Amino acid sequence: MKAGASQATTMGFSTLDGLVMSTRCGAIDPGVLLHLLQERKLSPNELADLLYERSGLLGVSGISGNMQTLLASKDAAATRAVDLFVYRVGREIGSLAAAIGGLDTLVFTAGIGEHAPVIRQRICETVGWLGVALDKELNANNKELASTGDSRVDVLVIAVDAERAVAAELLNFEAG
Ligand SMILES: Nc1ncnc2c1ncn2[C@@H]1O[C@H](COP(=O)(O)OP(=O)(O)O)[C@@H](O)[C@H]1O
Ligand SMILES: CC(=O)OP(=O)(O)O
Repeated sequence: MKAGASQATTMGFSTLDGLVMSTRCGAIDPGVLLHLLQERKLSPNELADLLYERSGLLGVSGISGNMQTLLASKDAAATRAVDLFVYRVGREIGSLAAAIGGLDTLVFTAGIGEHAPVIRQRICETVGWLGVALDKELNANNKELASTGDSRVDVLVIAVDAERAVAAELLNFEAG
């Protein structure tokens, strides 16, 4: 966001692009899709099911698409999926910061963003180079402002309200 307007997002034409998600793959080399269609002979429906329902954290871990379950597991495959998630979020934050010419606020929201302090902490460590400094105690207590006083970037934890945002956009659209 810049001056209140969205400048860039990780999702694209569909909800498959961008970050690795619970059961959706996120960004993937189109060559993989060609390989699955041409060499592995998947049908379009099978490919859609694989990409939407059986990929992401679930596909990588083979255990679950639920972050809470993965964090509670000692299985190396669960750790690999969590590590991938943190790595991908860190890369996307760097990319989005570049798109808007720098970062003054980082907002965590929704399922993982609001409820998984350990993931917030790990992500903030990976983007420390952008001037993000998290206060461990504020973060652990899910405080709305979770950065240290001298952090160059404010870190906020804000409850998602996607339905309200969608409704506001629709009202705007109707009015226009
Ligand atoms: N206390 C928690 N610790 C870790 N992960 C959590 C916790 N509570 C919810 N989550 C994770 O949030 C995700 C669900 O988020 P959800 O709100 O359904 O979707 P979204 O974030 O896409 O809106 C799941 O992966 C779930 O494990
Ligand atoms: C679009 C989107 O965020 O979907 P989900 O909440 O299922 O990840």
